[in-house]
Amino acid sequence: MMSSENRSQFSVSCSSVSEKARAKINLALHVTGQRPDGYHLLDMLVTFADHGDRLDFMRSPADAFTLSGRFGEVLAGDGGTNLVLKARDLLRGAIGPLAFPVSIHLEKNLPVASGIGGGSADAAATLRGLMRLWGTTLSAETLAALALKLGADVPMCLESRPLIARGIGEELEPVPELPAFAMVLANPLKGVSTPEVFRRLATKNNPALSLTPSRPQAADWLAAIAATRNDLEPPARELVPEIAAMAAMLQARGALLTRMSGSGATCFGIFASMTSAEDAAAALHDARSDWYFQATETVSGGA
Ligand SMILES: C[C@](O)(CO)[C@H](O)COP(=O)(O)OP(=O)(O)OC[C@H]1O[C@@H](n2ccc(N)nc2=O)[C@H](O)[C@@H]1O
Ligand SMILES: Nc1ncnc2c1ncn2[C@@H]1O[C@H](COP(=O)(O)OP(=O)(O)OP(=O)(O)O)[C@@H](O)[C@H]1O
Repeated sequence: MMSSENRSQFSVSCSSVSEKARAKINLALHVTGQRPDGYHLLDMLVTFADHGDRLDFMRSPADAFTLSGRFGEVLAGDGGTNLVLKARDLLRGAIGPLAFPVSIHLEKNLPVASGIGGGSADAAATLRGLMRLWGTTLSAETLAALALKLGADVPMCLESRPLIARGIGEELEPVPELPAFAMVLANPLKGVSTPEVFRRLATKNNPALSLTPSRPQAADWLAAIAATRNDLEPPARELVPEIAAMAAMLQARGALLTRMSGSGATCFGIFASMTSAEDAAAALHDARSDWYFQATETVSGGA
């Protein structure tokens, strides 16, 4: 039985759907406090990349889950703990018996435990994809609560557009003025534990983000972002010395701004154009073929 508080609405379901799970980029992340349950209060400017994972959902006689992609192998032996399966089960619990068995394929292109929210983006894409496949929509509040249960980054990944996020990531405000950026993502393929980085924070009551999100030009936004921080970068740099090396490599290749995303270790460099970002990513790959470098454009707020 569907509970009335879920207020599901059913429409025509399809036999297969695909969803993109875009990498999440924390352009700024200020830690402004801590809740009694230990979670940290954050003030963030977030955007999303064109690059990401891909999920395919298909009606099937029984539930199934398969993986491919550069980083699929990393998650292959996780014994059913994948966030995609958690998202499937949570959504099925909310909508009831009309949620027929489904085969899900995850093409894992994003490095795991890397600060760009790959697992959260996959969970959000699963919620979006299965709502389409099962032909249902939940009320905005029910869906937001479900997403937050899966992780602090999942509500913003559901939106996958430029946002200011506050609280632990559940208070979302769109930033339609944010332009697209040409970007290179860099990761040394060393996973970072998010709780461990938070534990190492020296100060937890830093000033809130001060941005005026009405600046029309990319250069103005760059200057505004340069005046902000990622407060998780100093503790992450203690854990992963390669972060300093990656930031220096991105700068040497012409990045206008470099910073770490989330709890790391992925760093991003913003470039003047996609051509310069692609050239930089190719040169960086030649220098360190054992690391991950990806040129990508971020989505614009007006898109
Ligand atoms: C750092 C960010 O990536 C910024 O976007 C996110 O806040 C992390 O989001 P996430 O990976 O979805 O995190 P969760 O899976 O919800 O939390 C993992 C762990 O990180 C710590 N954590 C996370 C978020 C937060 N605001 N404060 C915390 O202290 C908690 O120990 C938590 O148990
Ligand atoms: N689909 C998935 N993709 C990636 N990691 C997953 C997935 N499902 C479960 N996980 C687990 O979740 C943990 C965090 O992985 P994820 O790649 O989302 O981290 P992250 O990029 O640091 O996220 P965030 O930026 O939200 O902190 C890993 O330890 C991983 O084993």
